[in-house]
Amino acid sequence: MSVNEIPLSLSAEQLITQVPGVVFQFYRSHEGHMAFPYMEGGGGTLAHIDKHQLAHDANNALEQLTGTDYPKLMSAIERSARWMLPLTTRFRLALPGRKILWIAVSATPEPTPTGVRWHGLMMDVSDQVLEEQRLRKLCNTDSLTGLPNRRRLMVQLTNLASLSTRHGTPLSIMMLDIDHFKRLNDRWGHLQGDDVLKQLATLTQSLLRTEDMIARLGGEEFMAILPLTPLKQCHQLADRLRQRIASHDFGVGEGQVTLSIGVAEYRCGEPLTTLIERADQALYSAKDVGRDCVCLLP
Ligand SMILES: Nc1nc2c(ncn2[C@@H]2O[C@H](COP(=O)(O)OP(=O)(O)OP(=O)(O)O)[C@@H](O)[C@H]2O)c(=O)[nH]1
Repeated sequence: MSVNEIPLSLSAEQLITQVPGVVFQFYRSHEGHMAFPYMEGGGGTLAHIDKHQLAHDANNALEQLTGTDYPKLMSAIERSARWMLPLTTRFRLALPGRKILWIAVSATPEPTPTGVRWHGLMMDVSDQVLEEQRLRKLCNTDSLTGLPNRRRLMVQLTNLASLSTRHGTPLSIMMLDIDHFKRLNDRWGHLQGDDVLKQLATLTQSLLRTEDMIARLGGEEFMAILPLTPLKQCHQLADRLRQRIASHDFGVGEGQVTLSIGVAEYRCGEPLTTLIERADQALYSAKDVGRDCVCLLP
């Protein structure tokens, strides 16, 4: 028997109930009234949904969407309706029992005399979204310390620098480097060195504000970004941090782990490389004058 001759065992209606997604028709009138005249499939996904209600009125149900999902979905619908472009977006659907599903929507618009009608499919993509989130976190995190890495830090610094330029608010950074870390590794071993890095990450993070960010740039070098903080305040904070580290016992004896820190303040509109270069130079000065201290350049 050729493939063409294999008989269809299901009608289209039966087939839709087996599809791993919800096949729907969505309608929005020119006045903004919304409804799902047709909704089928998706296995158990629709079990708790009142299809009858949605067939008449979907406005209320859509307004219940989580967080910013409602305005995001509405603007996707608006864009699709205005330009007759395919509607593709994602939103979160809260199920009874606090479980949240990520739903991906893909639909084609069609103008009608009274509004726009879409024909489309909604799929549960929760597993994919969780995997994307896991990979994104992996890309942005230093695996040893769990701190943000250089890539994540640069994104944050770019955003904060543009806010600082726009609003004229202060922004400072600290470049931190452990002193004689090679000596520590040589004496106590690499594993103990790793443990010092991890403890240092936890301790410094606990000493900063939640809106600050500290990242591991690599090796024994870290950088902190302090929004809304002028240089003088950043210098004081850096010195408090330095003292706290110097008096902490990391398991290798008190005073055995010290930090040299260079601080710099963002100058409105300057390239970030220039800001980082200034903090780096300040860090070199701190190393030059004997380590375990904080320096800034004039
Ligand atoms: N344990 C451990 N050591 C690391 C890691 N990354 C880099 N290092 C070590 O850090 C040391 C850095 O040495 P140097 O660059 O000479 O700096 P230092 O000994 O701290 O000297 P100063 O910075 O001048 O005070 C090297 O021995 C690296 O092997 C890491 O992830 N774990």
